[in-house]
Amino acid sequence: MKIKEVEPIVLSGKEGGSATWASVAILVRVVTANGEVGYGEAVPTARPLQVVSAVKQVARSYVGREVEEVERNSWEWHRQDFYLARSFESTTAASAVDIASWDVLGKELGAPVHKLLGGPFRRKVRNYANGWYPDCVTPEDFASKAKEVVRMGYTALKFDPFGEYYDYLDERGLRQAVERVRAVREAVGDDVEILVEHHGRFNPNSAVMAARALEPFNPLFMEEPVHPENVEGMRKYRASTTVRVALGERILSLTEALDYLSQGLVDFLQIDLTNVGGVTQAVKVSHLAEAFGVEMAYHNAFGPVQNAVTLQLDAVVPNFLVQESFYDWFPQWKRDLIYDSTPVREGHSTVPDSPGIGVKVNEKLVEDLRVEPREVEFTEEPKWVVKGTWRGW
Ligand SMILES: O=C(O)C(=O)C[C@H](O)[C@H](O)CO
Ligand SMILES: [Mg+2]
Repeated sequence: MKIKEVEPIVLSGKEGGSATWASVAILVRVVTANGEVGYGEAVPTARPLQVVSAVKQVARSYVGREVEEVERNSWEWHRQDFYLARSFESTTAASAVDIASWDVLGKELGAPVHKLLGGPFRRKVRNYANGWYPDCVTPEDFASKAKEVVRMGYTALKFDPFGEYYDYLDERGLRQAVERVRAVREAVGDDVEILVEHHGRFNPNSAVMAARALEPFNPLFMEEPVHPENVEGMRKYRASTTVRVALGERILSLTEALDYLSQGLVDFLQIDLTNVGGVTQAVKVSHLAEAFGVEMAYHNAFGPVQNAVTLQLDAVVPNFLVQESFYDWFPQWKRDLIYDSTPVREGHSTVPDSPGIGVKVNEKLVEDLRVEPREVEFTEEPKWVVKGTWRGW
């Protein structure tokens, strides 16, 4: 069926999220000539204005094409765009249109995306909690919030213990990170997994110092320890540490994923369906990772459409580790957007069997929450951290 319309829709509710990026969502709606509607989602954090205009540009390649031809349509955009894998805006826009196309495809065939990909390997997906620690600064702050997360049934949680440090960690910064992680480990006990987020912000020497200081607390993995473009730095980190590494949320293509996999730089791959090329490319990367013995732990920090389609991938890949979830820390309007149909229970999500990405989008709420995209205001605390954590004590 031909694609008639591709529309970016920026949403924001009165209630903010646990981070600036979490207070906005960028949906993409695809409508076909016979009126079928599918939804995708793009990355809201960086340059929302440019992302919205990139969706409008991508639309010019997709409108008029057969929505079912997801691979061909993805290839056609790659042929036209010339800079695709070097442009975050272009890849997140193309990713969102691809996700919406798979949503339409599933609805047309009356099947959830996981069935289109070979059927479920699992129907329940283990989640780790993120977004649970706004305004946490002291070790006590982190410990008390971590206990709440465990009481909710989660058996794994991620947090960034590095406060306001960037590039370089001094002794104070290292000590504060150690005290925060120690407090969380003591609060949750040895059976709950701790995942250490670095947000890709340290030079290799500081990242190595952090690995050696935090390894005694047995983190499941160290996420993005060095700047993501610093492949040499990752080599140095791997040669100097014995911790497990997770990265990938900022990988924009299959070939970029191969760079990390072929050099043995990653243990758990965290690609994000909203910027790696949607379902079409994420499936390829996941299969490539399987060949390298690397497990998937998809990045999933934005909205309910991303969360839904990511669960469809979680359901099918054999090499799956654990799924990031902000779901219980979304602003309520994000859960309402999909009729709260993918709740986390005892730290697990049940994979939906409804057609397409498995959830129905509340179209009235979409219209109620629609806003004009605007530039991101820069403050001392960067937009990519959980609010109120960019400081020490
Ligand atoms: O969820 C994660 O792993 C993050 O790193 C959250 C980031 O701040 C977010 O993706 C920024 O867009
Ligand atoms: Mg991250």
